[in-house]
Amino acid sequence: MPAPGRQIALADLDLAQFIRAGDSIVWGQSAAEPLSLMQAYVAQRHRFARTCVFLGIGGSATLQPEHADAIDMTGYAAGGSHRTLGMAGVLDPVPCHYSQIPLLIASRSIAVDVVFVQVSPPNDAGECSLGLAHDYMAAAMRSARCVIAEVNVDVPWVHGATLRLDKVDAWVQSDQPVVDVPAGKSGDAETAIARHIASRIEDGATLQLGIGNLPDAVLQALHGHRNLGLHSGTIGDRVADLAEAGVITNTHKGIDAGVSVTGLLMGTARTRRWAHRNPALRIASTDYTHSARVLGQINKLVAINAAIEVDLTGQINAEVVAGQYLGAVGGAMDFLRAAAISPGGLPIVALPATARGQSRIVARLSGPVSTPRADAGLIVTEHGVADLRGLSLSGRMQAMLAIAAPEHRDTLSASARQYFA
Ligand SMILES: CC(=O)SCCNC(=O)CCNC(=O)[C@H](O)C(C)(C)COP(=O)(O)OP(=O)(O)OC[C@H]1O[C@@H](n2cnc3c(N)ncnc32)[C@H](O)[C@@H]1OP(=O)(O)O
Repeated sequence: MPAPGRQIALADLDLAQFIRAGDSIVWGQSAAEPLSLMQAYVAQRHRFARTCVFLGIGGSATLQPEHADAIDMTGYAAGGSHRTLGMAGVLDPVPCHYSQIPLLIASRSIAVDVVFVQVSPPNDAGECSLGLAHDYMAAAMRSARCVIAEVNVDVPWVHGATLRLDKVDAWVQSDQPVVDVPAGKSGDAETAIARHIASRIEDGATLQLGIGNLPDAVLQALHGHRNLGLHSGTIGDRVADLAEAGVITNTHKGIDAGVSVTGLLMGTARTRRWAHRNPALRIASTDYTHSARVLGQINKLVAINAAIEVDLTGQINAEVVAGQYLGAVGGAMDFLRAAAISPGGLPIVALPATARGQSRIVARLSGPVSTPRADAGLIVTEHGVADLRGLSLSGRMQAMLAIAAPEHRDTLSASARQYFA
């Protein structure tokens, strides 16, 4: 292996110097994807076949289903660009709570041999910032035999974890634009859902935001609020908007006074500009962002996560649509549980009442239970809010029917009698 810390020109990058057959590889998720290293890995994959990857949310379309000819693909999610892998059936998902991933990596229940990490250029002290993703990258780097860094001038220097280039096995300089993740688009349903949720959120609450269009719609509805806090697994442009508008101040959070905390930044240049050297923002590891011990110290924690479908008793599927894996267990339950016991907190799962003409409020789930009904709190559709906390099964069914799309209620009600009589 080359001497530690050596810079390698991309044209000379021979990954067979670092990767062995059978290795398991991890890289930064979403906007933190080190594009040049990924492209080299995919192009050279037959030289060290077979290797295995543990995937997070996809950033670029570099990894494609046909690359399963040399790569075994596992991961905790089929989000972002990795949806195509889930839909093609080449991704073998690992159902686990997001909070568990660092522990699973440390114990090698999830093996990590090689890490590709994208970092900012070094500061005057020679420290690069992990920039757009801390999450489980620190755990992965601790466990790996080999770490290769990709330095990109586009990556902001974000307070939190740092990495010195003399500590990695090799590094490359990339001039490719960082992956952009634009904010989600809101239709009528998302806008109505966002209004319902915003009306329940009190000033001074601390927000956690899940993945998909809905969290972004909610953020847009919060511009009239004051002194909100932010502690989340991921954030993007809409959080940057609220922070710069002075709505997010983190003054009432209970921990990390004045500082927004996240594991990932999934945004565009707008987020990267806001994040760069911003003392009011910190990226943190999953051990911190999703830890029950940490979340238990947050006041008025409002967890806002999306779902594929919810049954009439509150069981939540966030993983599978029509037999295809396109979601995750993710951090939803970590945050829902914490929000349920946070004084003034709200455990929220939101979803449009229909998709492709089908009701997403269902009598029986068509996929797995990602979050059990005992952990369901407020379920929100464009038709209203079903607060399931403390409700009996029959009470839950009534509340859930009231937020289903009106055209599906009779059928659902008949099925409910059949299944739950
Ligand atoms: C890093 C961290 O912070 S972890 C914390 C948060 N993480 C989690 O909660 C993990 C689990 N959650 C997720 O993965 C996502 O939030 C999801 C999958 C539940 C929702 O993601 P979204 O992108 O909002 O999904 P969306 O509602 O658009 O559905 C995806 C597609 O399936 C379709 N679909 C969804 N539900 C159904 C359904 N019940 N029947 C038929 N089709 C459906 C939608 O129409 C859409 O299709 P399209 O892309 O052709 O329009």
